[in-house]
Amino acid sequence: NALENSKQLMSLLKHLKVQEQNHAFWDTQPVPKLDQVIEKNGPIETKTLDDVRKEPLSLPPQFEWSTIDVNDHAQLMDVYTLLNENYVEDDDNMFRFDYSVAFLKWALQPPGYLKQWHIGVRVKDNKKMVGFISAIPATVVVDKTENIKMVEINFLCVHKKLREKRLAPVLIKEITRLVNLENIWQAAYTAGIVLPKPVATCRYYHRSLNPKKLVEVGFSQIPANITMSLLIKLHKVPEATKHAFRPLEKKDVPSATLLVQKYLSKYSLAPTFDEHEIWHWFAPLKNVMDCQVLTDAQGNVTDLFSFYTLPSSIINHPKHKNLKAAFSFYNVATSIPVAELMQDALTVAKNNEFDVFNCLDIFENNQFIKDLKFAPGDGNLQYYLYNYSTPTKKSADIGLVLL
Ligand SMILES: CCCCCCCCCCCCCC(=O)SCCNC(=O)CCNC(=O)[C@H](O)C(C)(C)COP(=O)(O)OP(=O)(O)OC[C@H]1O[C@@H](n2cnc3c(N)ncnc32)[C@H](O)[C@@H]1OP(=O)(O)O
Ligand SMILES: CNCCCN(C)c1ncc(F)c(N2CC(C(=O)NCc3cnc4ccccn34)C2)n1
Repeated sequence: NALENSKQLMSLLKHLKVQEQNHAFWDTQPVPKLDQVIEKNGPIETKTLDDVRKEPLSLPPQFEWSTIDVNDHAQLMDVYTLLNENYVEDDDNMFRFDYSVAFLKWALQPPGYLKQWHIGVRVKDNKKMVGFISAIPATVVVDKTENIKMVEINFLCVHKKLREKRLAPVLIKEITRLVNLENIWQAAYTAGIVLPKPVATCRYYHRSLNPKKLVEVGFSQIPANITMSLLIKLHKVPEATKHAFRPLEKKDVPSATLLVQKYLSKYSLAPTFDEHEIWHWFAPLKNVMDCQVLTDAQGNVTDLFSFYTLPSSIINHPKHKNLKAAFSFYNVATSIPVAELMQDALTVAKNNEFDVFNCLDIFENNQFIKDLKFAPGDGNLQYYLYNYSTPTKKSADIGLVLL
């Protein structure tokens, strides 16, 4: 048990290292400390509009703030290019997310969006975009009781050449200021890194749909002593769905809204969606959003699956330039088992040329992850709330998906 002891020692040291970290920026923010134990729910600080700075945070002299109008194609292209070249990569720098232009427009313009919450940083001389952060409005329910008007923060990005110059805290403080000016004091966000203080730590799972390509690009390894042809056979999915799924239509929105609302109310961290939001987030949109439903004899939606399209650039690969990934969004099964719902989602994804289908271990996803041959990924996704204390949640308590 020497091995056991050393393992325990290693995990203790890791834990201490995390505790030891000093967060020069985050320790000044209304978020719980990493070693804080939280008993009850509530805002961490309360401020009024009088406390909010009226003028923008100051940037280093060579940069300027630039509110991005995502209806202006040139400005939207600037955001696309900044993220395509500088956004999230895996730990081995083999892949980088390639959120599409259509995806970004969809993600940034839900009902009630504000264009002043799409914040860019440009170099004064040549107007090159070197930084971005966004907020969109959302109502989030915490522990099934508190309905909180919040924002969801996403697409924080600083150009690779300007990293570790403390620009991120300036972007975060500026978006906080502009959200506070609208009398909103809480936010939800996710990240692949540990910060003060995760509400939940979730894991990614991947279901190979094109195992040959995934092995070729290094996304997955071929397991020892099995051949590629056997690997392909093991990952075959039915060519047709088992159930009569069809794309969501506008006429489905009233019943789909009731179905999704009822389902999400079971979770300890979940959004509420009104009919406008349901149509925005779930309306099928090519290369962005797939959503299919089953209905009963009265035409009411009884089952729904949805996934979003998030390709990754494959960095410096001779043969493959992109990985086409589907990310599970919101899924509700009431007339069929959830494993059959998701099996049909895999079939639709495979038929649409996706290479991999990703999901987190949130919702009741653990009920199908094994049976449908998902494999655990190397990435964790940490969920956070800004200016709101709540006891840590298990992944299965989470009912919120950020893009
Ligand atoms: C009420 C309204 C409130 C609204 C705001 C709510 C909060 C929103 C919070 C944002 C939610 C974003 C959600 C998403 O979009 S998650 C995706 C984030 N984007 C990427 O990972 C893309 C690639 N990376 C980059 O572009 C840069 O590395 C970024 C911009 C991420 C950091 O730039 P850089 O590497 O050049 O570092 P720095 O010297 O400027 O700054 C260092 C400080 O920044 C802290 N840091 C590093 N990464 C993150 C991160 N992902 N969330 C929060 N904080 C982060 C770090 O702990 C340190 O603080 P402290 O440890 O010393 O204290
Ligand atoms: C704020 N928004 C959070 C969502 C951003 N999302 C989707 C994200 N944040 C951190 C991750 F760890 C992650 N993972 C999906 C899993 C995965 O697919 N890993 C292999 C891989 C393929 N391509 C890439 C690109 C970047 C990172 C890993 N990649 C890990 N996803």
